[in-house]
Amino acid sequence: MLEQLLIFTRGGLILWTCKELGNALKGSPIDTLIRSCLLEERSGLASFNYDAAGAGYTLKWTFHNELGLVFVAVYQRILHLLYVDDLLAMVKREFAEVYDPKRVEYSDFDETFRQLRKEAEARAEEMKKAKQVNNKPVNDGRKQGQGKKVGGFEGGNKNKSEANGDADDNGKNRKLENGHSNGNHHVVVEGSRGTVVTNGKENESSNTGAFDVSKLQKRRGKGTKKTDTVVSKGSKEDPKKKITKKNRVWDDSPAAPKLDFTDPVEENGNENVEVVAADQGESMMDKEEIVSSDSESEEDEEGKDAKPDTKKKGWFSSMFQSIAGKANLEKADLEPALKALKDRLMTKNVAEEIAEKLCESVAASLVGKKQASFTRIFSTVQAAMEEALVRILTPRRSIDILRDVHAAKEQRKPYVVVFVGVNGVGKSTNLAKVAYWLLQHNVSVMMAACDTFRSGAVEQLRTHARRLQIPIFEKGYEKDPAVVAKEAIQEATRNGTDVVLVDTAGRMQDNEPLMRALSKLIYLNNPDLVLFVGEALVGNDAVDQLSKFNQKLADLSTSPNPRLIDGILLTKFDTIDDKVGAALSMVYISGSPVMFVGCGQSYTDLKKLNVKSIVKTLLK
Ligand SMILES: Nc1nc2c(ncn2[C@@H]2O[C@H](COP(=O)(O)OP(=O)(O)OP(=O)(O)O)[C@@H](O)[C@H]2O)c(=O)[nH]1
Repeated sequence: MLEQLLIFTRGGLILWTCKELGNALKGSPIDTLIRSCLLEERSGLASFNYDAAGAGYTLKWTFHNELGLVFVAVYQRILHLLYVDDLLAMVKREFAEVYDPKRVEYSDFDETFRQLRKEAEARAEEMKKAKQVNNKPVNDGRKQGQGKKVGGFEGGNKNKSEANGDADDNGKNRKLENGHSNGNHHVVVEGSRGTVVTNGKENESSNTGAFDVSKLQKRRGKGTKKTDTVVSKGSKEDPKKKITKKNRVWDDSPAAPKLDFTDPVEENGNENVEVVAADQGESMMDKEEIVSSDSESEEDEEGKDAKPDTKKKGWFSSMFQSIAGKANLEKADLEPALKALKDRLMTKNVAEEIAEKLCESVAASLVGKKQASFTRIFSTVQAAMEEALVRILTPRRSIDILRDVHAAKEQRKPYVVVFVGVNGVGKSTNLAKVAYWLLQHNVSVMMAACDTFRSGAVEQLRTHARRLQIPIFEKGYEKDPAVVAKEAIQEATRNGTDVVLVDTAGRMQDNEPLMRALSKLIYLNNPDLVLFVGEALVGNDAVDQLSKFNQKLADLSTSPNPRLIDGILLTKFDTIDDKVGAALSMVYISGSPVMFVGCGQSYTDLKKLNVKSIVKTLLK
């Protein structure tokens, strides 16, 4: 089975991987391929075997030079998949059609790939069947790839040349129609009567996959030893190519030294590569200049501020250096990914301003940073964003209320919590939930009815108190809430109640008289916790609410050290599906942690925020 197929740019940005196939590759075959093969100018190999971590993978690849794209297929070596080269060529062709340098997401390619894979598998299957059928009557070693069976060779060559055209078009894009693709399919079937032809075809096209680098390597043009037997077979089948090879002139050409990119020591160790390259035949040579000029222009492009030793490297060396940790990330590299993340955060109800600021911050943390390894930029940005979100949402100080309650108790003081927020967000209801939670922890509680403004508020709280069977301190309406709270705390101190929960009137953040009253209540009573109750439903308004509450508490306080909001109780979490952005917006804007989450209308519907799951949801 195919283990994975990846499409990435020369900059190391993985544009697409097959989700269906999953991400569970053993070890790091792609890293190893790049470091041990492509960076080492061994791209001309037919394939690369990866055996670390007990993997047993074979990797095959092809390049789209003009677009700067690399296509790599990974499969279990034991399976001898026949369709991989075919599939890679088709994927390259189809992906080139949809590729846009500004895009980072290609999930729409999933379906195309599924289709291409089916086609390639079907072709391979037919090829296998045809082979079986043809082998029966013929059963003749000569006909199994000795080159006399013209149809077989025509088919094989035709297929190869199309694969070549496809693989090495360098963006000159010899587009094959869909129908043509099917035609090609028949040619392959006809041309694959013998196993050797099939093998030859397979390996030739895999070399074709690494076409351009092979040509570079061929320019080294020295070795002729063959250790890759399958490739040797392929080369034997086409004597014409050998004739052409004899006419090579590039060994002495002035361009040759320029293209000899590897260290002499390494070159000695790379005989196989040279052999494979030399065996590519004339079609390789035809394109040599294109590759040379490509490589030069690439180097020119990249080499403006490159060091001299970098310039000496080949196209693929410089190409993959960026992946292998030599390239610094630039803002422009990050922008598409940041934009995608910003949009994603906003769809989760994160206030736009916060999403924007977060992206700026993530960009600042990444610009100039080296890519540590072969990593998709989107993943790098997402990982940085994930870290930032976890950092933001993780409380910077202890929010262990029970421990603080016990500490206050030891000082013979009640622990006082004031619930504040705009109208109707669920202050009273969630105050009652907190009371219930404290009761569950054997903490004695008293409610203080300090919403002396809205009619019905005292009765509402009384109902909760009665249900929960806890005392309530109330003085009716039109009393100064700050004074009512003070008296409640005095009462709790007298009778040894552990916690006083102070309900306050809902108020709009711009209502200055009510904000002044709240500031007074807080200043006069110096509560242990000022809890902002906010709805999880809010989007951009979350920022306005919280920033103004804090601003007013600071501006309107008579204290030189005004108390601000200490924590957040996020209500109606049960109604928001995955739009959990308010949690982030509120924490970001206030710097205060989410201490409780209300997720229903019963007393038990109070939870702690799970930072990991919120972050996961935000980035999903
Ligand atoms: N679904 C859901 N509804 C909630 C939640 N918390 C509160 N509510 C509902 O929200 C409505 C308003 O709740 P209240 O507790 O009266 O809100 P308040 O903030 O005290 O209201 P004011 O005193 O007018 O400011 C009620 O119908 C509650 O049942 C919650 O977590 N989930």
